[in-house]
Amino acid sequence: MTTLLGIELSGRSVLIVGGGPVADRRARAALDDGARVTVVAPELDAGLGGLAASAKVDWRPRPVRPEDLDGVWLVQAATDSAEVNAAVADWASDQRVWCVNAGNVEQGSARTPATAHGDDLLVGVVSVGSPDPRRVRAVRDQLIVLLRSGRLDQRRHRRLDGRAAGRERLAS
Ligand SMILES: C[C@@]1(CC(=O)O)c2cc3[nH]c(cc4nc(cc5[nH]c(cc(n2)[C@H]1CCC(=O)O)[C@@](C)(CC(=O)O)[C@@H]5CCC(=O)O)C(CC(=O)O)=C4CCC(=O)O)c(CCC(=O)O)c3CC(=O)O
Ligand SMILES: NC(=O)C1=CN([C@@H]2O[C@H](COP(=O)(O)OP(=O)(O)OC[C@H]3O[C@@H](n4cnc5c(N)ncnc54)[C@H](O)[C@@H]3O)[C@@H](O)[C@H]2O)C=CC1
Repeated sequence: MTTLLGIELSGRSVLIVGGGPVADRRARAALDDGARVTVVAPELDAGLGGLAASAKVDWRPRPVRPEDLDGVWLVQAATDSAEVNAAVADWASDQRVWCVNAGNVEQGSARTPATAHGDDLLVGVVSVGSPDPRRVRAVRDQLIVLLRSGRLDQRRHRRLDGRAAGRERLAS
């Protein structure tokens, strides 16, 4: 069964396997989250090539190997080979590393939500069971409209430092 968890990637190693547009999207998302990103792929498309040239990601220019997962918290298997993606998912499982298999959700242990930022809240949508990316994206797009409509009560119940405010009412 799928669950949602807000995980902290800042300063943690994320491995991206593949150099195409899906790998590029995942690499940029991981960088936005503050992760240390390594990309392994024999060749990179222009987008990831730019990130490698500017040293934003560390590029290993070769096919993926099991030891690439050493010390990694999360791996994105995003090659165009179902066999390679499945092998990465197997290695990840052996090493207890969370793995998104971009080509086959059943073989991975995590899936990527469509997300929306509302002020300092993050809302994520994933399918439970059978994947349907365009559906989760459509639901996310409607949530953005709702979040920005001003119709949702988003008042804080705690101080900005996250400590409980006791009996004090912050937003009355
Ligand atoms: C299971 C999952 C695994 C994972 O996490 O990667 C997965 C899997 C697959 N996606 C495929 C295709 C497409 N995915 C998108 C887009 C998104 N896909 C995303 C998530 C997920 N996609 C995961 C869970 C989804 C869920 O919970 O239901 C989003 C939300 C997040 C993100 O990727 O960042 C992002 C929108 C975010 C945004 O807009 O912000 C588009 C549209 C486009 O690209 O414009 C297409 C083409 C149209 C189509 O096919 O619908 C294929 C077939 C590939 C093939 O045919 O070869 C598979 C493989 C399979 O079905 O298993
Ligand atoms: N989850 C999602 O949102 C989506 C997922 N997909 C899936 O994502 C996968 C990748 O899609 P694209 O980026 O369009 O692919 P692509 O064909 O553009 O790129 C594939 C990349 O994998 C690399 N590669 C091949 N063998 C490798 C190996 N042994 N080790 C390391 N790298 C290797 C290639 O060098 C290339 O850079 C496909 O499985 C596709 O089905 C496709 C669209 C959306």
